[in-house]
Amino acid sequence: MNADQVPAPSFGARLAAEFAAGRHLCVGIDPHPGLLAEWGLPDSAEGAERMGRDVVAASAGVAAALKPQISFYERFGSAGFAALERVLADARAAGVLVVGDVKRGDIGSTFAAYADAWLASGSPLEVDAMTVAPYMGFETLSGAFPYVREHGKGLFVLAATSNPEARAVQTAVRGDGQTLAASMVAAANEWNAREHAADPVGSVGVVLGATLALDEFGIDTAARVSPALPVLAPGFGHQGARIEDAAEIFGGIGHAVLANESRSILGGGSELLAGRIRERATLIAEALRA
Ligand SMILES: O=c1ccn([C@@H]2O[C@H](COP(=O)(O)O)[C@@H](O)[C@H]2O)c(=O)[nH]1
Repeated sequence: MNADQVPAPSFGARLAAEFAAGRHLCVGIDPHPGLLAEWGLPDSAEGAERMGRDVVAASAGVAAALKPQISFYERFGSAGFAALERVLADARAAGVLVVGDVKRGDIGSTFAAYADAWLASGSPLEVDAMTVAPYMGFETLSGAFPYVREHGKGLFVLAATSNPEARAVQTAVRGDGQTLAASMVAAANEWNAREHAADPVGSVGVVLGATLALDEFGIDTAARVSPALPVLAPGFGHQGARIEDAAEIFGGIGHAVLANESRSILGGGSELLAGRIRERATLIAEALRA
């Protein structure tokens, strides 16, 4: 960066602005074949693009973020990626934060290439934040850290995921007595405190399923940290957690929650989309305000 260039606001600062405006909803873009059929769209890259672009248009100014699930575009190969690129371009133009649900993880040098693909400025697949799988070691994620530190990007590290199969792995206890899930929360908090101490909200967050009893994963929701830990919370709606219960589920860390719903918003056809987004956005805002 040249001396006269203004540094990009951090991802955490951009999230904090969304929260301050009362926006906590993250709308999932998951073009399942069944949902495409309900919308009268073909199960093709074109259908997935139409759904994605309609979700962007209906979410701007209402939702805090969008979360495209990459697998539903990847299944169409290069046509799917081209479709996704146009969805992402719409989101950038609309100014909505995008969390790419890509769940990438690998040895450090390979992971760095994933970070280039999803976080580099001007990349066709550029998003604001990506989900990452840290189970090859938290430090394997370091190829993404320059994007987070200097270019306003964010990460959501899988810690305690919403699927029932996760429990056996993520509640496993390490030599230092921490569960694997809690160790990812601690690593994210340490990174934020070390690198972005002045921000109200960190740029490295965690994925915590809304379907879980978080204390059973060794996660203390009463612990106040600075910067606040951003939490991407899937599991509301179709998976059973109620968005109205968000404050109870997340306790003291609820003020930095991005509550995701995908199928429960997208189901029933495109006519219901805008109303469902507004309804869920209001419910989560009220739940967390209370
Ligand atoms: O722990 C996790 C991590 C990611 N997901 C993803 O979120 C959405 C949830 O979709 P719903 O239709 O609201 O159930 C989906 O893309 C998952 O892959 C998750 O569910 N749990």
